[in-house]
Amino acid sequence: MIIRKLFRFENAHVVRNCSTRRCALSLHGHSYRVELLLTASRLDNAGMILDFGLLKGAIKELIDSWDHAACFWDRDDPEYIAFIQRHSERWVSVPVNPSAEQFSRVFFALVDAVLTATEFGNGEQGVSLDSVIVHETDTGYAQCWRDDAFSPDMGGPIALDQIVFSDAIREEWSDPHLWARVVDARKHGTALFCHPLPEQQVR
Ligand SMILES: Nc1nc2c(c(=O)[nH]1)N=C([C@H](O)[C@H](O)COP(=O)(O)OP(=O)(O)OP(=O)(O)O)CN2
Repeated sequence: MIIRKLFRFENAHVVRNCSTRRCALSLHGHSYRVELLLTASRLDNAGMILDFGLLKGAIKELIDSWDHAACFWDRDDPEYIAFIQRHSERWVSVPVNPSAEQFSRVFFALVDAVLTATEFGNGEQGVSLDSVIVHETDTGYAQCWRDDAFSPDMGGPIALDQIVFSDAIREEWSDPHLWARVVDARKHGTALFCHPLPEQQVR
């Protein structure tokens, strides 16, 4: 079975080397919608794959980091990067050209890192991220499955430690070191988040 949770944010970018001139050479924005599709073959104590509410902690906070921000490829022209950093306090630097396709790979890697660093305590079993859909417009989206997220033909695994959030974004997090901790947990295979059983259970 698959469950789906939708997140939204507004973000600006330029997608270099793109065939469309408007897209390649002009800063422009999109109202993004990101769908997370999670799969499991068993249900938890509440008859769920995973409580939607549990996706509204670190995962929501990290996806919301893209909201009202400018995103740039870290290999873009240094003058352009410096301009964005000077004039927009919310920015995200990514190690890939920020197309819908690469965004779907970035969000797959990001969400997968949080989920694998989370211990669930309500009988959830074998929950995994099936795919991530990034809608750039009402008419265009990209969907990333696990193979795509790590595919050498698409640039290899996303280097999580090369996703950089500006200070203004990090200051809004419940923990300003949230992303560094997720990256570290991913690297060492350690648990970072824990969702214990609710205190009041219906027996
Ligand atoms: N495969 C992709 N194609 C394009 C991407 C992309 O990420 N992946 N991105 C762009 C631009 O960012 C562009 O702003 C969006 O393109 P498009 O869908 O053509 O946008 P419109 O607003 O013109 O959409 P309509 O609904 O067709 O009016 C370009 N291509």
